[in-house]
Amino acid sequence: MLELKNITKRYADRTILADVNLSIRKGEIVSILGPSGCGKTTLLNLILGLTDITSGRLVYDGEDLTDVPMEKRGFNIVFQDYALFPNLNARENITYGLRNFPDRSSPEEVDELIDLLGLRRHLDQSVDSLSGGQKQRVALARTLVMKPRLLLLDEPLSALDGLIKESIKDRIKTIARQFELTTLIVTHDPEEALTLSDKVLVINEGRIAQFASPVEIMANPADDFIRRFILSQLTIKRDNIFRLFGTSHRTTPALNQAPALRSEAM
Ligand SMILES: Nc1ncnc2c1ncn2[C@@H]1O[C@H](COP(=O)(O)OP(=O)(O)OP(=O)(O)O)[C@@H](O)[C@H]1O
Repeated sequence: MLELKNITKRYADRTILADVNLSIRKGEIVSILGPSGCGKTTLLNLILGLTDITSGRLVYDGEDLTDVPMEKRGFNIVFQDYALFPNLNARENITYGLRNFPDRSSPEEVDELIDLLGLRRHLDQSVDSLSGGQKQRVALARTLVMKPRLLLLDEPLSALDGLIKESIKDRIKTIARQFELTTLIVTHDPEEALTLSDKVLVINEGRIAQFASPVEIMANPADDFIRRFILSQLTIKRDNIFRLFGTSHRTTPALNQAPALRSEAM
C-alpha cells in the first residue's frame, strides 16, 4: 500500500500541491488526470523521489520513505520521451540495468517479458530504427526487468495513436495484473484514464478533485469541474466504458445527465 499523507509541495511562495491524502493498494492501476499545470508530474516526481516534499509523509507498506533517496525507494519511471540509449540496440537497452544488478531478473524472466511485450523480432535493431510503439515497449521492458515495486509512467501513450495505443494499454494492464505491480500513470486524456485504470485520481489546481473508479466518476462526478473536464471531453460512448467494467448504466442514473453536460460545455 502506497500512502500519501497530507502532502504539500511549494516552490517559493507558490503552492503546487496542497494537502494531498491518498492510499493506493498493491497491484492497482491508477491514472493521474488533470489539466496542464495542475501538478500531475510534480506528484509523480515526489513519489519517485526526484523532487522534495515540502510537508507531509510518503509511506510504502508501513515504511516512511519521505526522506529516503530515490535509488533506495525501489520505484521506477518510464518517461514520456522513453529516454533510451541511442547507441545500444533494443536488447542492450532492455538489459542495461542488469549490468549492475544481475540477480534482479533471470534470463528466463527477461525472455518472458520480451515475449509479453512482443519484442523478440526487434531485439537486434538499433533503437533509432524502432517505431514509437516499439520504443515504448522497450522502455517498459527495460524498467520491468528491474522489478520495481511501483511503476510510474509519465504520459506513456501520448506519442502513440490508434491500434498501437490500444495494444500498449493492454500490455500495461496484463503486466500490472500478472506481476501485481502498482502502476501510476500520468495522463491528460480522460478517455485513456477511464479505460486503462482501476482508479482515476483527478487533480485540479493542486488539489484532489476526485479519486474513484472510472465507473464511479462517470456515475457520480464529484463536482462541476469533473463534469466539464472529463465527461464533456469523452469521445467514446459512455456505454463502452460501463461495458468494459461490466456495469450497466441502469445502475448509474447520474449518467443520464451527461449529454446535457456535453452540449453545455461546447
Ligand atoms: N522546479 C519548479 N520550479 C517552480 N515551479 C515549478 C517547478 N516544476 C513545476 N513547477 C510548476 O508547478 C506547476 C505544476 O507543474 P506540473 O509539471 O506538475 O504540471 P502537470 O500537471 O504535469 O502539467 P502538464 O500536463 O502540462 O505536464 C506548474 O505551474 C509549473 O510551472
